[in-house]
Amino acid sequence: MADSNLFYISLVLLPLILLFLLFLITRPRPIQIPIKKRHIFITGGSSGIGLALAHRAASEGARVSILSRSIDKLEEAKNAIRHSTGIDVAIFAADVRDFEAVQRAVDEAGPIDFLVVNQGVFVAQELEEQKLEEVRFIIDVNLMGSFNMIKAALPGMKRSRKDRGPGSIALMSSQAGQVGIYGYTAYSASKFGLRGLAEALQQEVIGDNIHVSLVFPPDTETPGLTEENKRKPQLTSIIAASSGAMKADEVAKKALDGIKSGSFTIPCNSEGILLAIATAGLSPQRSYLMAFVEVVAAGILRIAALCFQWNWKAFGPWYMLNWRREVEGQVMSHFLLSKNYNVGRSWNLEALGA
Ligand SMILES: NC(=O)C1=CN([C@@H]2O[C@H](COP(=O)(O)OP(=O)(O)OC[C@H]3O[C@@H](n4cnc5c(N)ncnc54)[C@H](OP(=O)(O)O)[C@@H]3O)[C@@H](O)[C@H]2O)C=CC1
Ligand SMILES: CCCCCCCCCCCCCCCC(=O)[C@@H](N)CO
Repeated sequence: MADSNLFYISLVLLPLILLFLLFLITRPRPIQIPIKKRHIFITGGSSGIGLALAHRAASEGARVSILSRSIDKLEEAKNAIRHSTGIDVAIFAADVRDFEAVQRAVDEAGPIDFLVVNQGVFVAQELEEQKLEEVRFIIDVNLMGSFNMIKAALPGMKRSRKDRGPGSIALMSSQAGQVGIYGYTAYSASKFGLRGLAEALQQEVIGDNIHVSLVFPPDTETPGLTEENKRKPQLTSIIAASSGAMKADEVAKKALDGIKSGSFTIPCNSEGILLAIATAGLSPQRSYLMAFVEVVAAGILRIAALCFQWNWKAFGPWYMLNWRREVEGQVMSHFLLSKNYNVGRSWNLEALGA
């Protein structure tokens, strides 16, 4: 009797002790970064997620600047935001790959409180098919472009912190920046790169009261996604679909809320929360409640992650049998394809060379 009482007491007590311990050790502490009347500078703000963010920030009373290449798209975005909010945003035409152009835009825009590095290009293709030129383009825009942007904005952001309170640098990653996905060698590499940049940068700028965030959206309905879908390996689409799709405005809302609360990791949907917990690694965590979930769920999610390897079939025996074998005139490329589209269940062993 006494034994079972002890059991039940410790069942409650142990989690409470863990919770209290995590409350003591999680750093940095929670904050709120006010956005009203403050300056938010959004790259890739003329389309998709960036445009939705610009809309939201404007309607929450921020001063908004957007930067991208095409002046026509910028003008269009400016008009759309004026139409729906009555507010004028500042527009800057520059390619993030051109440091001088970016620096000029930043200087002209004035002190930045929130920098959202959101521009991005994505072309899904197997590495073997993809031209190196395209790989370089993706890395240049998504990763080097982000360095250019941050290098140009950081000195001014640091200088103005004393007068203007906490600041934020947010980077738009992707769930493909938490887990490598078939067809995304270049894209995933560029987005994983942002994570290393963000983790290191957070340590360098926390003393200046600048808070770094990484946003991890799933597939999001944007002009960019429509374009990407025109030539996307079927497998890439199938795997991405396991995390569903969101609207640009839903992602913008999650992103802005996360940025304002100084969250380092910002997931956007429920699969994203699982991914964030499974890949928490050594990233900062302000919330002791989330830290608790991370600690408690780590083992179970590792098992789930290992099961995903089977599903994505990268290493199972199905892979050995099916991978790119000519089967009854079709190229059998993937277990997922055979499962979802019901091809190749009855393959011809002769064709497999058995
Ligand atoms: N849509 C999705 O499924 C997902 C998107 N993401 C990420 O979200 C971000 C935004 O994506 P999304 O809204 O879909 O993209 P869109 O293609 O709809 O918009 C991209 C924006 O970036 C700008 N841009 C592109 N290249 C450059 C450049 N070299 N210099 C400056 N600006 C540039 C574009 O304007 P212009 O062409 O005129 O330069 C445009 O404003 C990207 O980083 C993307 O990787 C993450 C997960 C999912
Ligand atoms: C252990 C728990 C696992 C939880 C489920 C994992 C599901 C992973 C799906 C990843 C989807 C990646 C979409 C990238 C979208 C994107 O960035 C492109 N559209 C280009 O913009």
